Amino acid sequence: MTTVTEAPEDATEVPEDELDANGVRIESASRLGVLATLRRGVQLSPQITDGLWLTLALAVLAAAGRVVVPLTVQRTIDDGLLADGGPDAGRVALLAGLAGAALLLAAFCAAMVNVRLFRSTEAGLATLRVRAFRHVHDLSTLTQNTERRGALVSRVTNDVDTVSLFVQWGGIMLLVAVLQMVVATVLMAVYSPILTAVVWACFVPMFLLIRFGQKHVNAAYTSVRERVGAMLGAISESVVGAETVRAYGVSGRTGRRIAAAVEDTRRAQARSQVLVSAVFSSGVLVSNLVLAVVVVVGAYLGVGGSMTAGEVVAFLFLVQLFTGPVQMATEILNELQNAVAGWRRVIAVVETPVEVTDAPDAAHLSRGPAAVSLRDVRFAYPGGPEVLHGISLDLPARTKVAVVGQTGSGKTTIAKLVTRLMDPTSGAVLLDGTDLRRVALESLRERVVLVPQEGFLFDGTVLDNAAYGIRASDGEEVASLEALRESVAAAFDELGLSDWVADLPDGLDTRVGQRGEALSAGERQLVAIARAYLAQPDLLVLDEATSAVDPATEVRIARALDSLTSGRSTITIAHRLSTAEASDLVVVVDEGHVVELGPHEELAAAGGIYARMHASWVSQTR
Ligand SMILES: Nc1ncnc2c1ncn2[C@@H]1O[C@H](COP(=O)(O)OP(=O)(O)OP(=O)(O)O)[C@@H](O)[C@H]1O
Repeated sequence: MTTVTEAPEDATEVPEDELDANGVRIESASRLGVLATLRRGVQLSPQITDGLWLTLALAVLAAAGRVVVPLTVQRTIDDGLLADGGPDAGRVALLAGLAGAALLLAAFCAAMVNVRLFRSTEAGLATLRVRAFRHVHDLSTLTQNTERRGALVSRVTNDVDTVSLFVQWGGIMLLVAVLQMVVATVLMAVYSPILTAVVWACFVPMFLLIRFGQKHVNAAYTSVRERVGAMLGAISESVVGAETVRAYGVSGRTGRRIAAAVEDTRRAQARSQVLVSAVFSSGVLVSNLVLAVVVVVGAYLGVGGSMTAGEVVAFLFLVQLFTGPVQMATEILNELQNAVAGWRRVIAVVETPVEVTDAPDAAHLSRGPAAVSLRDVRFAYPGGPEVLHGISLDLPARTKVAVVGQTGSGKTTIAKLVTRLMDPTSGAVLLDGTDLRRVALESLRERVVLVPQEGFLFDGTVLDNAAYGIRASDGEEVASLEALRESVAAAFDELGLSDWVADLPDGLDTRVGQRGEALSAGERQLVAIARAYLAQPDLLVLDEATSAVDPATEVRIARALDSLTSGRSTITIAHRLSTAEASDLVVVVDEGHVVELGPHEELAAAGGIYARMHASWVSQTR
């Protein structure tokens, strides 16, 4: 039996800095300030600012168009209807035409602003979504399962949506609203400083009232979002687990749980709508009160001779132009808060450093037999204890290696390190003598392929799924559909699976359903094996499937695996000792240590852990 070089006794607690170096988690939100968040947000979605100046100019024109109306109304009344020599019909018609044209122009500009904002925002946010998803794919946290995948998906979809609401109209409207209020105030002051002071005196409490109400509305909306999340969670869980629900006859209980979640959501929605109506109505009430006060004070001033009739009417229009944006601005401020929160969550994803990256001097390794070595490899999952305690191994090229050990001993972790889905906390994994961290990822993925226990199948055909294994190498055009079909058919043939394919309802074009659910577990493995075969790797890392399959499929899988592994370096995480028996070298892992290493016969005769495992397996199965 070969003696295993063991690193010094393990330290179960991993130093903090090492953990940081290896186990970066995605923060729940970035800690940037509001302005920095907006700046970074625009940087990540540069299209948002495309043609912004023109959009802004159009928005200003739209606001100006609205301001023209009160001015023309005042002139119409004072110089047209109440003209010294009696009503001047020509002048009234001219001014009315002018007001109409201004309104049309304003409407056109407002529509253009909407279209332009919609286009640039959608383009910008699409860039952000794509970027965030790409980034998520590169994060080894996915491999380490430290982040809930559903939550990540929500960050790149829902959170981006909260941003889009604000960016689409909020930002510019806020500016236009403020502008409209300033211009309205100036014009009102020109007509009557006293009335303007009255309006402002009423406006300040109105603003405070709306702001106060909106805070409650916000809290109500947050609670609605939480309830909706809980409701969707309960529903999707019961749909995914429908079989278990039926099998255990708990559909009544599950139904009651969902009904309660739905009722909770309904109540929260109703509560928020009551609040929204109250805030909205009080806003309308206060602005009507302001109008009434203006009418009374205006009439008094008019009688006193300090304001003309036209000025009083124009003033009333201006008050509406003034109070409208107050309500809008408070709403937009809320959306700004939501958008910043959404942006922070997306930025946190995008800024999570990718740990497994190409080194600047990364090398392309030449193809050929692949030898693997582990040098004092230690590993801890983020925030967890060390699970591999200084493993050193030399696995010669073209050897079939079986890694065996109790559940939780660290076998899969070794497989993830050898395929560089993650990097060791300390120590090194070498491929043909080169540290994996110095190997270009492209070259590594070409040479090393991991076949997980449950090969993931995408919704598509058997052909599509197997063809995932085919890569277009540098400069080479992606193979034509016909060539692709031929290669895939040849692969199934060489793996001895063409009769299986022929028996499928549509042969290679049989649809596998979501996650391959239209196929049996064994059939999914066959497709995964064909996919790995098409990738033609030098080193195969196989996590042996544990699910039981029918004897005919079992034979097919064994035959296909034989063809797949023949002439290749293979590391198999063996859950069946028959695999260990058939391999050249057995590695026994126990609690994160390699405790035995050698050919099956030697270890079986050595009287150690492996011998005991083997004896107990033999007594159960033979
Ligand atoms: N994503 C993870 N986050 C935290 N700890 C993990 C994670 N994955 C595995 N571990 C821990 O690491 C240790 C080794 O796990 P690993 O999956 O490598 O064992 P294994 O030997 O492959 O087990 P099995 O035979 O059941 O697949 C276990 O203690 C496990 O709890």
